[in-house]
Amino acid sequence: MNAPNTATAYREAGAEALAARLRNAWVKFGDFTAIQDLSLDIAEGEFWSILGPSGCGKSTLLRLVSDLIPPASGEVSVFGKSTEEARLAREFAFVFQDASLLPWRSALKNVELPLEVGRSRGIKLPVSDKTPRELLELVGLKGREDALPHELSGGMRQRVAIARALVCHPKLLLMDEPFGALDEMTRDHLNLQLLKIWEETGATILFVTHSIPEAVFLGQKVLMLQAHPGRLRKIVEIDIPGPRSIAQRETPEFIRHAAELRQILETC
Ligand SMILES: Nc1ncnc2c1ncn2[C@@H]1O[C@H](COP(=O)(O)OP(=O)(O)OP(=O)(O)O)[C@@H](O)[C@H]1O
Repeated sequence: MNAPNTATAYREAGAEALAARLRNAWVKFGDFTAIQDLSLDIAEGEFWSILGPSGCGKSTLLRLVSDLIPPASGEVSVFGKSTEEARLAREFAFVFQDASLLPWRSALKNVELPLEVGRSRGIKLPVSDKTPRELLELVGLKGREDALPHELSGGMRQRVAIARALVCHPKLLLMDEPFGALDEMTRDHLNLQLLKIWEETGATILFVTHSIPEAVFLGQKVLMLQAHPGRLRKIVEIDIPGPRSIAQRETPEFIRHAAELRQILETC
């Protein structure tokens, strides 16, 4: 059987494999406990929002999964591999709040950068079945390939960063408040585009946000962490059918979910 290639297909196939698995994971910085005894099963193709008060360990969790920091104890695996093996195999990619583009390279040249770096180091990388140009089109930037970062808006720069993250065909996309600095209209637009990208690529997405509406709108599940020390508060399943539209934010289900999350956050 061919591998399923959309998020829907992954769900239909029952996806036994886990994109990320944590078992009793702890993260410590010296004596300080940033994450306490966290166990999670994140299935392939799922979209998880991550929500919680400042300092509860949201970014630390992404850094743990992406092999930037080791667990003090417990286990973390990504697609059944160690986080280091998954990193070397380019199983995941990161998108941060700041697009971090190279200012002297065009949008297209920024998207091509990971491929160039791989080639120059003689590393055989997984490659998206879309060309860098097609990825820019996927994020709505057709016609802006030659623009330099300073000629693009903040939202456009973030879209270039997303296209760059997709160029090595990551199976897992780790997004740390990627739209946090954008105005509400741009954020809505990028939320819709991200859901389309998720459907088209079949990637698993872990998406950190401070916004309750964004968490509900995007996530199939919302991982709620609480602080001091950072630990699991609750996993909330969002039973709003897809494909999602901005209009669904007015529906009773959406409002009910948002109210539930707000109530939990107030006691985190
Ligand atoms: N390298 C580090 N050294 C020491 N403490 C750290 C380090 N990185 C994070 N921390 C601490 O770990 C805790 C969790 O940090 P983290 O950045 O994961 O929180 P967060 O939930 O992402 O916060 P925010 O919502 O404000 O971005 C914080 O108290 C932070 O100060």
